[in-house]
Amino acid sequence: MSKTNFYVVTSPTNFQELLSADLSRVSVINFWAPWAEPCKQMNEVIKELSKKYQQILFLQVEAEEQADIAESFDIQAVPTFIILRGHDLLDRVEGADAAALTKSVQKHTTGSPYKPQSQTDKAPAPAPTTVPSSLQDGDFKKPETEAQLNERLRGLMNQSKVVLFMKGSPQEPRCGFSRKIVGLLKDKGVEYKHFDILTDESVRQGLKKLNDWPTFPQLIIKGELVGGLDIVQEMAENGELKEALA
Ligand SMILES: N[C@@H](CCC(=O)N[C@@H](CS)C(=O)NCC(=O)O)C(=O)O
Repeated sequence: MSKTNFYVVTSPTNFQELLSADLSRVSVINFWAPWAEPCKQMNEVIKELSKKYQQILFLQVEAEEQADIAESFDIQAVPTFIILRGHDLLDRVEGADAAALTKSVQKHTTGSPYKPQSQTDKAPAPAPTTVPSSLQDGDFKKPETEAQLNERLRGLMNQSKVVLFMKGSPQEPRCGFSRKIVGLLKDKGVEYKHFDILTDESVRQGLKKLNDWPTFPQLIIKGELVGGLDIVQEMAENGELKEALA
């Protein structure tokens, strides 16, 4: 019988041992969470890939249970896939993108020359120094200024009485903190609009600055930030959430 190439990682030591057993081998690390719907589909994709690509090591890492490992790869949401050769980073696929993951696995299995990509040189190729002619005649979209971004953010924060800036959606949260606040708001019967900050990096970074709050979720009531999960949990317990919503 062939040796297995599919493991559930149980600790950082176990992770290191599995990776170090053969440093020339390509590994696909699946950071997932049991409550995340997209992870369920992607776990099936991973199982299929592991059958097809016996030479690749597939490691299942439950992101919240193995927080140290997740942190070492700067995992911001689930699912996220890290592709390594030994300890060298080859690729990173964010979200339930089966096509991108399959393409990456194919790319790193075929006989292409081994080109390790270190954590520091993973930045995309630099943008061309000249603007392509197709973009020179007025259809070149100028980057948003900070003032324009802040105006857009204020618009988003005021789109409804209650707005939740979160990772993923209420139906498919992609971070445990976002999942918990969605549960809390549901329990309390709070109606709200949401914005998935993983879809817009300018909103993600801009809101941190505008609201002087470094993390998500961010709950906005009547256009003002009230806080993240911890604060909202506290407010729900001491009755302040009900007051703020009145
Ligand atoms: N204790 C925080 C936890 C939130 C948190 O740590 N969020 C992190 C991980 S989801 C975050 O948003 N990091 C910044 C980012 O991903 O841009 C709360 O009460 O909301």
